[in-house]
Amino acid sequence: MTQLNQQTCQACHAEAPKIEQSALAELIKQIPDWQVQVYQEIMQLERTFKFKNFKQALLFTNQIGEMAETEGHHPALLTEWGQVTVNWWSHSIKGLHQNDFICAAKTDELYRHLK
Ligand SMILES: C[C@H](O)[C@H](O)[C@H]1CNC2=NC(N)=NC(=O)C2=N1
Repeated sequence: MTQLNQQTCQACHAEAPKIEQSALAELIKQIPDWQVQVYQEIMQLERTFKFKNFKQALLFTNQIGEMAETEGHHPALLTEWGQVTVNWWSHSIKGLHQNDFICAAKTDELYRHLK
């Protein structure tokens, strides 16, 4: 399988398939620092990234924003002093799509480079 961070997001529509439970277990192995959370019955990928101050957290937030615009797939971002919490899910299918795993892997990649 091609590594997630080498893939690009595909246009997602309401009829696009959600990730199967079996596939989820395999995909999560590639992004072990992410947790699957359910908010209002919608499965999401969530990770909190740590920084030494607000400025670094904001820089990272903006880098994720650039990547999201390139991919055409957008996260929820909570920027605080010393940390950024990122949530990925697909609004159109109200759940997890391959795109979310790709973007989570790309978020990890951005963090590795910033550190
Ligand atoms: C038209 C546009 O591509 C769509 O509205 C995209 C934008 N970004 C998106 N981001 C996320 N996370 N889920 C979506 O369903 C979604 N849809």
